[in-house]
Amino acid sequence: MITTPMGFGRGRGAAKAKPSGELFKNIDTSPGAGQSSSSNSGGFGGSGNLGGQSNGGWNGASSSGGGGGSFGGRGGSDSGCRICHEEGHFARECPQKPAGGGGGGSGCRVCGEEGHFARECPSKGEEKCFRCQQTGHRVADCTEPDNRDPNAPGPVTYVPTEDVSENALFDSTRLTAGINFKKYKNIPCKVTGPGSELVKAIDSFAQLNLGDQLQRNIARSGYKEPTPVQKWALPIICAGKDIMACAQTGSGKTAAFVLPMINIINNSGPSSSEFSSTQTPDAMVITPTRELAMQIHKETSKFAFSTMCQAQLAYGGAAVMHQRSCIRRGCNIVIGTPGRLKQFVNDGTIGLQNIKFFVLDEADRMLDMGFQSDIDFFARAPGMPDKTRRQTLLFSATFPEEVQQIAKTFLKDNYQFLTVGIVGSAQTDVSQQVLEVDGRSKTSKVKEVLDGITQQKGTKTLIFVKTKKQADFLASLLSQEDYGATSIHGDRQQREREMALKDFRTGAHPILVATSVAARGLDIAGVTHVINYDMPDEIDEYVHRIGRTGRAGNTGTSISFFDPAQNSDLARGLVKILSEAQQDVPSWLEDLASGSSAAGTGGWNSRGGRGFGGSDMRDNGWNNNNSNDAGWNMNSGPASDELW
Ligand SMILES: Nc1ncnc2c1ncn2[C@@H]1O[C@H](COP(=O)(O)OP(=O)(O)OP(=O)(O)O)[C@@H](O)[C@H]1O
Repeated sequence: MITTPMGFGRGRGAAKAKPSGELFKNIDTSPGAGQSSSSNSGGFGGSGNLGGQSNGGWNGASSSGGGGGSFGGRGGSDSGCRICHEEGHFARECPQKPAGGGGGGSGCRVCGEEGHFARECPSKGEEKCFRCQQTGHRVADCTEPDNRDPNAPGPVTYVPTEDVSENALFDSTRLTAGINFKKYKNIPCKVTGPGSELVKAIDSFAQLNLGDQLQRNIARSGYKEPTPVQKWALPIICAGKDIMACAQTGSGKTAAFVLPMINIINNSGPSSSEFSSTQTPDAMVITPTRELAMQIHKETSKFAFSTMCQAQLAYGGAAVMHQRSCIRRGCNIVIGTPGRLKQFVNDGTIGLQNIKFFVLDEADRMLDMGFQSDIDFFARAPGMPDKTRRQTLLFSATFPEEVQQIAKTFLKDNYQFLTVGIVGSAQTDVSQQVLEVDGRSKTSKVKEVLDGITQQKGTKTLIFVKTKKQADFLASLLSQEDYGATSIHGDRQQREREMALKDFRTGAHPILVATSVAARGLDIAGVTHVINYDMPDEIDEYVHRIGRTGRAGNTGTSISFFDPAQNSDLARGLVKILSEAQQDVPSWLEDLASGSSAAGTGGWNSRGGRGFGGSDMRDNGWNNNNSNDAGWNMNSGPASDELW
């Protein structure tokens, strides 16, 4: 069994960097001590093992501490129900449970979810028997045989404690523009597509007539002037056009699509009414990960603060009922991951008939093989306006041509292709180092590198590994050696994922070991270093990973362990990315790149056109009449008030 760092961190309430390793050393990791296990990540009753091992789902429902502890805490070898001491069920299902709940769990007695009492439950009056799921009786009176699979995962009951208060939204610990922010002005931009010659960039947010409250919220967010992607994308979207926008990581793409949506929704009057069982939002934003959905939700709620526009969330791993009741309170912009969004469309919680904006953040990821069928689902879902009757907005730092081909089918023919800098290139504010490290030396090397990093004060390091197991393993190992580490990956419960991220954000754990789940979009203040312990399979993924540092004009460092035996396919792509960002290219890597066959090049031949992300595939020559070259020609005149 691999002991996850979350087990000790949460169970003891530890929140210190180095000392957490101390705690880890002292904790009793024997079965029954209540730590979580990497293989024990199912939902309620997921492991079916009640014998004192932590079951995350159970803890999730019964202890605000999460992780380990609470189940084991009720008595080591006692594997039965806490109330009647019989095996085979949990306390909350116990036939002997006194009426009125109080079983000790923090979940509601009616629906089992956290975050409210039974008297406030939206499902009150529809109480279902836990065994047969019929209303009108309780499990104690059920006459049906108990055919439930004891190993089946139970319902997700976790209700995240997202703080969207005014103070939290305009949090002073947020990421602020860094010393190189002003340099953004020099980044060349280009718009292509029919009518693009008419697009005029804005110089200030005020030029957009965004309305007083939205303007105030922008100012309170510390945005003094728009970034290049905002300068060009905002007028394009406000003019009603579809867009495919490619700009470097950390360059402000979120506000580029969120601000015009809020403005247009506020101006036209939101379509969805409060307290309706089916909400018909004006906008749907789809992201590849839950944490990114939450982040965009927070950003949207911040900009929409005190306006008519309300944003709601829909992502997996958190209680359905909770999200549904939030959505029913009013939802103009729904932000989420494909699975839960689909569920809400299918069960009628969300109707798509009023969608004006269909947004894919990390669009190249959303349109690759993994998610494409989900996106197809939404585009063809009953009621969804076809592409000529909605605006489709696609944003990413990378846009391979093959993805553009697919994207085209979702966009109007006259969509605008916006590129900021070289398409698909890395952020130049990240100093990139590539070290030749073979597989066996990685562990000692990472400690050596971390020793150097942690000598500096206030660092935060994100370490990427290939597998979920490895993430747990490395985080545990580092914790044991007094590096304050935690982990995030797809096998962790949502509560644990969010806690790991929170601990990393606050610096309680200054090292986060992650799979690629954390590669895209996450905007965490103060990430100084990214380590690629394992290289990603794709060069585009490398660009996104290292982009977790060096954001909004701040500087950062990436250190990549390149194992020639494993990663030679990436050599040419990496050399290109390093060169484009004016970074030193190690001679051994250059040799490897020039020697590697043209066929097996992850990211070289697979990317057509100019630059790795490809150019606008409608315009590989970069010189047709439908292009607005203002950005490439730095002497071109300033933007006028005229948006179109
Ligand atoms: N005009 C601005 N002025 C100051 N800060 C800004 C501005 N626009 C965005 N930011 C800040 O820059 C950071 C990065 O923005 P954002 O997360 O939108 O980047 P992104 O381009 O979407 O990155 P990624 O490609 O990694 O998803 C955020 O902290 C955001 O608040």
